Amino acid sequence: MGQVPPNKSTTPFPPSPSPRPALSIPHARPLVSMVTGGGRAESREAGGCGSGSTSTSTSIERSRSGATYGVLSHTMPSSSPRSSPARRAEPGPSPSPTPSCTAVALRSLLAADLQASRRLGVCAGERSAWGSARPLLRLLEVSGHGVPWLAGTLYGLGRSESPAGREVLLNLLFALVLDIVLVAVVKGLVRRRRPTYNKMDMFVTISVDKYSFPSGHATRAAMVCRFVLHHLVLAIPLRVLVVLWAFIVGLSRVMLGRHNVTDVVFGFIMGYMQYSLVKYFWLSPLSAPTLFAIWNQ
Ligand SMILES: CC(C)=CCC/C(C)=C/CC/C(C)=C/COP(=O)(O)O
Repeated sequence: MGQVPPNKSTTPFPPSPSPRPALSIPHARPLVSMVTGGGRAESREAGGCGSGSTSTSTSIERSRSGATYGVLSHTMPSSSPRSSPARRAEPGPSPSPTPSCTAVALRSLLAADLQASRRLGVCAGERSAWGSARPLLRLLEVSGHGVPWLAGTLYGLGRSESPAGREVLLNLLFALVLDIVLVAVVKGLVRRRRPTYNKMDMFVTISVDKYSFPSGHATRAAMVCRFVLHHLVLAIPLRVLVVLWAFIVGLSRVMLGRHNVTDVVFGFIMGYMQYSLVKYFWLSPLSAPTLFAIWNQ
């Protein structure tokens, strides 16, 4: 029944396997809590997020394949065997500390995230509900990938004959490299696993790409979108297309089962802010004369 691979991460994201079901319901499937490091997500407090006479548990239910897809909540009266003196006297692990309201809210958000992501992952496999659209979404995946963007920018730089064009392309190159570095750093720190139903058949990945938070496609799409809108003079329909492209690239990450919704939402925010960084450190013949001198040789 639903064994989940062990979780080594110390981050709040990946749920860990519970050594025993959180609830003892006959015929119930195993329940795995959102608490980092395993155990129950349980709140026992007077006022605040819990209540004095009851204990509230929030648990994520896992399917046989190990994928998290549901949330169960239950309320137990204080007279339940678990809180009886005899039970308390038993030797065993010390009770987990009372989680704060923020922790409970975060857990609920993550549970909703997992559930929504699973529902939206309609192209996660060939045999998924919208499996026939998978090739199209994989094309979108390539359109937001780092390799074509880096290759295209380098090619443009090599061909560009106008100083203004070169300046914009050099900054785009800087933006793309900055994006890869920042995403790798955050992925390496957070180490959130990709959804269990994701097929690792992605176009060119680097080591940290086994992690999913944030979506590198979403950061790149948002950053490039802002960059293009600021530096290219485009007719309104084209500007709308650029924004749509960025949005669809992000959505397609969830539909392909590559990411959870929060990976993409955070990716969009991070990409948006990355462009602000690029604008702040804009490379120009004035701010980086040596770089431009080398390039112009
Ligand atoms: C020069 C150099 C280090 C190029 C690396 C380009 C590269 C392989 C970027 C990674 C792109 C990628 C697979 C990002 C993952 O996107 P997610 O949306 O799945 O996070």
